[in-house]
Amino acid sequence: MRLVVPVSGSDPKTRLSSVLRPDERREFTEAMLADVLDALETAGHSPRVVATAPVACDAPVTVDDRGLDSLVNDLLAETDGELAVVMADLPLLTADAVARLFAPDADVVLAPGLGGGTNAFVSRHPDFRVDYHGASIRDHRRVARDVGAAVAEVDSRLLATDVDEPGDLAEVLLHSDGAAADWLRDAGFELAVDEGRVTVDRP
Ligand SMILES: Nc1nc2c(ncn2[C@@H]2O[C@H](COP(=O)(O)OP(=O)(O)OP(=O)(O)O)[C@@H](O)[C@H]2O)c(=O)[nH]1
Ligand SMILES: C[C@H](OP(=O)(O)O)C(=O)O
Repeated sequence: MRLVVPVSGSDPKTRLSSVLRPDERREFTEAMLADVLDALETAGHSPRVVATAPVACDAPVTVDDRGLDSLVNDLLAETDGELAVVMADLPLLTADAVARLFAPDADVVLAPGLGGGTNAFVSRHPDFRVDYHGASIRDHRRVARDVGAAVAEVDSRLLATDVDEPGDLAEVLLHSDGAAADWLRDAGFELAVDEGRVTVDRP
């Protein structure tokens, strides 16, 4: 089984530009990556990182500037057997959530992300392919159906919570004590709870 974690190391998390400088976005990306790798390795897996530019982490890294769809579809085409792809921006991920991704006996297992993305998948079908971005979970359900794959989905908040927008940072401080949460606290971020609204402040 091949398990790959793709990372945009070049100019990551541009949707966080309003709250993080470019160097901070790279550091935060590496902190989230550390949390993802920790969960995968604790679950007994040996992930490989494929990054568009060098990133610091405790796993083997291949630098490859292919776009996400090209990279993952090439991996699918060349993998004989099971391929899993887990995104690098899932700081709430735990070993138990990882186990749930691999548990279903299906040709394709999809982990939907908040906002309609696809935060992780496992493919055991030779013809499954990806089409990321733009509510990709809908595309991946369709592709799996069109190739006749038996599909399962994992309903997991810990797998579904990817950090894209500034509003997502509150989830990290609310629910994690990992590297990404530590990085945010060290950078001066704190939760701001105002009646029903929970946001983050950086005084
Ligand atoms: N290897 C590789 N990984 C990518 C690429 N684009 C995105 N990723 C990774 O795929 C995951 C989901 O992508 P996004 O949420 O769009 O991440 P991003 O591109 O850093 O964020 P934005 O700049 O805000 O779109 C993240 O873990 C990214 O690091 C790519 O072209 N190549
Ligand atoms: C890669 C992409 O991430 P998003 O832009 O949805 O966070 C997706 O999951 O399709």
